[in-house]
Amino acid sequence: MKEFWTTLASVMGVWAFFQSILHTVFPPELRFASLKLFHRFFNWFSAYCYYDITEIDGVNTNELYNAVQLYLSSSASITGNRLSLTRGLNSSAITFGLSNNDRLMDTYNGVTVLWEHIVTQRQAQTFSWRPLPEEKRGFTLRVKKKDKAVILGSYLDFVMEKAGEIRRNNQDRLLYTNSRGGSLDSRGHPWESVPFKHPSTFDTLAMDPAKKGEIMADLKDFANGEAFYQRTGRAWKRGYLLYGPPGTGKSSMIAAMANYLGYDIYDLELTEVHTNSELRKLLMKTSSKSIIVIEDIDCSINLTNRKKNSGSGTNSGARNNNNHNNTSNFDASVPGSGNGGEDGGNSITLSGLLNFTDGLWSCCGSERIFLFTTNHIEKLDPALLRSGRMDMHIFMSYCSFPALKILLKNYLGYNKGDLEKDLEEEFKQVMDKAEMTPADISEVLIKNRRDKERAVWELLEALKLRADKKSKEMMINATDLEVEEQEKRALENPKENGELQENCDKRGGDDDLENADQINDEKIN
Ligand SMILES: Nc1ncnc2c1ncn2[C@@H]1O[C@H](COP(=O)(O)OP(=O)(O)OP(=O)(O)O)[C@@H](O)[C@H]1O
Ligand SMILES: [Mg+2]
Repeated sequence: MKEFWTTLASVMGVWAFFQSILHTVFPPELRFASLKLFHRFFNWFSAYCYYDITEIDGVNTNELYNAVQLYLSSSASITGNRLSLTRGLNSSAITFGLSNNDRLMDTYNGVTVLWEHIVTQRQAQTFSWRPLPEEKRGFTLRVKKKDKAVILGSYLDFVMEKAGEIRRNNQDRLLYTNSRGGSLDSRGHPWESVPFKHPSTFDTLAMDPAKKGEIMADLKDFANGEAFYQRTGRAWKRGYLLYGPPGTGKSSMIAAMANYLGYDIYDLELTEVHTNSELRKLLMKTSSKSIIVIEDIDCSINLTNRKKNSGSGTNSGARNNNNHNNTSNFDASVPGSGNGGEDGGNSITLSGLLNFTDGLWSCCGSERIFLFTTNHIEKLDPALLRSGRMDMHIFMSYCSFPALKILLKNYLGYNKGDLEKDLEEEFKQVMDKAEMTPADISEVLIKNRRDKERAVWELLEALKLRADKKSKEMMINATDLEVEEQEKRALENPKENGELQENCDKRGGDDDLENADQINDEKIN
């Protein structure tokens, strides 16, 4: 035993001596070079090569890491021995994943690879602009050297594609918002997401069936149009502008589109974006197969440009008019005009927005839909409306009779032929005149949904009342217009002044509809 300890001590002594010689005799460069050589030598004889996929790549989240995690979750559920199970807040799907430092074999085109999930504690952070997660996570992929070409050539693309598919099929859509302003989360994301569970579909959407069919066909063509867009040299994106009065289903349409295509929604809050470059960064962080929505676009742009006018002082010259069209026309025709439209870097501009949808940056990523909504299309800048910018303008109108039939079916379970013929005729007669929105009609139907007959009867009454009111309003408006015309003519031609006074007096005495007819008759005579 004594002999053993003596031998061990002498071996240790020799090793320490050798190390001290190595340290003193060889400069550090040489030491590193010899270590590298040793590694090369070792790798030369190894049959494998290794790829590390870390969760955070520099400061950004590595999309490949997320994709691998999802991809493995599908195969892990079948073959893995130890799995970590996660279920996101409000999510209906359970995701399987590899536990920390666990391994999993996968086979692709006859090639077997080994995935290892490695989790280590992150060292105490020195200064950083944003906090990083406490754990350092990553996957290591072990591949046989001879299979390297297959793996790098197509396996990783396959993993990415499969992950996207799994997420779309198994998980809920995601609704992203930029309500945090420009700040990033610990994984470098400017968007916050929640599961998107809006129940609106094209089946529940009340609108003219022909128009609906057209939109659905357009969406399908877009989603299946990769080859077409490639062939024609166009970026794979499409723009829709939804316009119409409040309560006609613009937001419901967005949800229906997302549910139809299985896309995520990025709800872009323009008032939270401070500069054009911030807008670009947000765009860069959107994923493909998504709908980027800007609701009430007229309000957002108006707001920005009003701010611009008030702050631009002497520079405002030609654009000091607060009229929307004048203000936002500013450099709008030059979408690529860089920072020409920036307001000292404090606000986004129309040109920035056009760059967002149209410029070179809009093509980073693919298969994306840009969707703007507005209640006042007439307030929008012509630059936003010109052809090619928003590919399809969709008017969401007041409820028509075909749209009503969809609501009756959805809310009361009425099928074709369930409504009596004369009742149907009555509805047809008042529907267009009443100008009621699907939202208004839904309210009446929901309120009485336990009593179908009452619901229909009450709806018909409401429609008739509204139609009546509308036609009276129209007549009064026509009369007002007529009087205005006469006043104008009288000012231009003072001779007619006496006649005008007479008419005005008549109108002032009694503002009812009979009087309006009288004025019209006088004019005709
Ligand atoms: N076309 C429609 N089909 C079915 N339901 C509709 C339709 N339009 C409106 N509704 C009902 O009315 C409610 C409000 O509709 P929605 O929010 O989609 O209107 P909007 O056009 O986006 O209004 P706003 O311009 O005020 O944003 C919805 O919850 C939906 O139930
Ligand atoms: Mg809306």
